[in-house]
Amino acid sequence: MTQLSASTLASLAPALPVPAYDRSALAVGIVHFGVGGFHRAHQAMYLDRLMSRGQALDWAVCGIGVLPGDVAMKQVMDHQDCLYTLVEKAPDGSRNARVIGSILEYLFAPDDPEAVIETIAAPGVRIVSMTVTEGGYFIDPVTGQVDTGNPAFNADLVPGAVPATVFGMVTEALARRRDRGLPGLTVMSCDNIQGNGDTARAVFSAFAERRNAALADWIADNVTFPNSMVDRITPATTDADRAEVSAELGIEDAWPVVCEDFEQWVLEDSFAQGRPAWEDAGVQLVDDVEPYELMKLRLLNASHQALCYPGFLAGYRLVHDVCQDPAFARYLLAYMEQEATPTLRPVPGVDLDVYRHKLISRFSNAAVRDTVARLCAESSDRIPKWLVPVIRENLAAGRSVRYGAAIIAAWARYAEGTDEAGQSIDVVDRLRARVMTAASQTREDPLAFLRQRDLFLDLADDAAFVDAYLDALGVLHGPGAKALVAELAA
Ligand SMILES: NC(=O)c1ccc[n+]([C@@H]2O[C@H](COP(=O)([O-])OP(=O)(O)OC[C@H]3O[C@@H](n4cnc5c(N)ncnc54)[C@H](O)[C@@H]3O)[C@@H](O)[C@H]2O)c1
Ligand SMILES: O=P(O)(O)OC[C@@H](O)[C@@H](O)[C@H](O)[C@H](O)CO
Repeated sequence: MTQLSASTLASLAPALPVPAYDRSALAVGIVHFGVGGFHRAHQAMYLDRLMSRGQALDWAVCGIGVLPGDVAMKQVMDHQDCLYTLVEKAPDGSRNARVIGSILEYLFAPDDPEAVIETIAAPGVRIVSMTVTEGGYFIDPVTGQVDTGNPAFNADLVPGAVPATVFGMVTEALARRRDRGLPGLTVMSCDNIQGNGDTARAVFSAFAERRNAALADWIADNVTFPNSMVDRITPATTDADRAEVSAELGIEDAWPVVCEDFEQWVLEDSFAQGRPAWEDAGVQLVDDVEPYELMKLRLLNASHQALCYPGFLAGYRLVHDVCQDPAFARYLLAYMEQEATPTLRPVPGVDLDVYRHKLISRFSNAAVRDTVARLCAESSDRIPKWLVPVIRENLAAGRSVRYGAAIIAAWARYAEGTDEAGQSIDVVDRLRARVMTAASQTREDPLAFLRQRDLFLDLADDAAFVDAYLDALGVLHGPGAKALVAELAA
């Protein structure tokens, strides 16, 4: 067994593809916040692909961990010289593994925020990218407005405070760049948020305005915020993944990444200080990302929400098991066709029917072993962003909201905290206590869950929506989730 590190790389090849480029000649050009599974399966993989062709050698990544839990990633990255194994798994069971070398450094911000700020302020850094989850943006999930009352946001605005958030650290670095006569840079959000670049711009602007109006003006003139659509299903790494990498590849890797073989990245070409030649690695550079974002968030991510709550209640724990149930597959296709697709704009070069069916086949990929629990987490950050807009658009146009109402009812039933076999559910949500309390009231007061107006706005006042919601909740409280899915699949 070989421990993965820079000194053992050569011994792993050719059995396992490893970086053939000279990592000691790389220079950091990108600082990335939120080095989780997705960044390592997606952006870092695209960069590694370019580096393997001799390109983008001055665009290596310095990863940053901000939350206390990121100390685990820091330890692994230090131990493995930031190297890790990426295992892409196809539905037919075939797999493609290689060692990724595009991340060059990793800093744990709580240990040394000053080092993070100075790294971003360095002249060679031209992009700050981020995958800090939908909840990481200080944005009210329903109104889309910046939540300027957030304590962490305000703590970073206290004069003399050492910044602890992404927004505080990057803004301080931008202030130093301005004061040193250095150019601005690009802030590239890669989170699953519609208008992710616009959202990042709104939060940075709100933060900078409160700090210093002249700095806010400088940021407006010198920093760009491209929107993007990012796609690759990447479950959290499990011990079984570690054991498989060790048994099949003969290496000790404390944090490999396993993902599907599909990849997509559609990106607005708006970079303040240049960019890697992403297009040479398969990225689609476009003028308007919105049609792609809407397609992905409302078909893929909202379908994940559609499948996870009834799937979990019915006893499924793996996503492919849910999607290999023909009734669930028909229900998902019906949601996509009847309620999501009418809200989309034409998507250049995409046949939406092919896209929808491809999603069912991606969800059915048994090799990836994506968990239903992963999709059920942080619903309060997901449903308002991905599904509520679809429902509201359909209501405004007088179209059906039967599926949208059923998905919210299934979340309510899930948040009651026990599945249909009586097993308790670990509800993972930043609003856990409140959503569980509201859900527990629905048997006596069926609209209790829906009256959480910060999540659902005025849906509780809409008669058409309420009718569909109560119908679905009644089935969930009676014959159960499979009966509801069968009804909606018919
Ligand atoms: N996993 C996927 O299939 C997938 C696919 C497309 C897009 N994404 C996007 O990437 C995001 C991350 O997914 P992942 O699978 O890498 O998750 P992950 O849990 O592996 O990593 C998330 C990272 O974000 C950091 N983070 C969370 N909240 C933060 C905050 N408030 N401030 C700073 N850092 C914060 C965490 O510390 C961690 O490093 C998703 O939320 C989504 O927006 C994920
Ligand atoms: O990671 P999140 O929180 O954005 O959402 C959960 C999943 O829907 C998501 O991770 C998908 O797997 C991903 O968006 C596929 O590209």
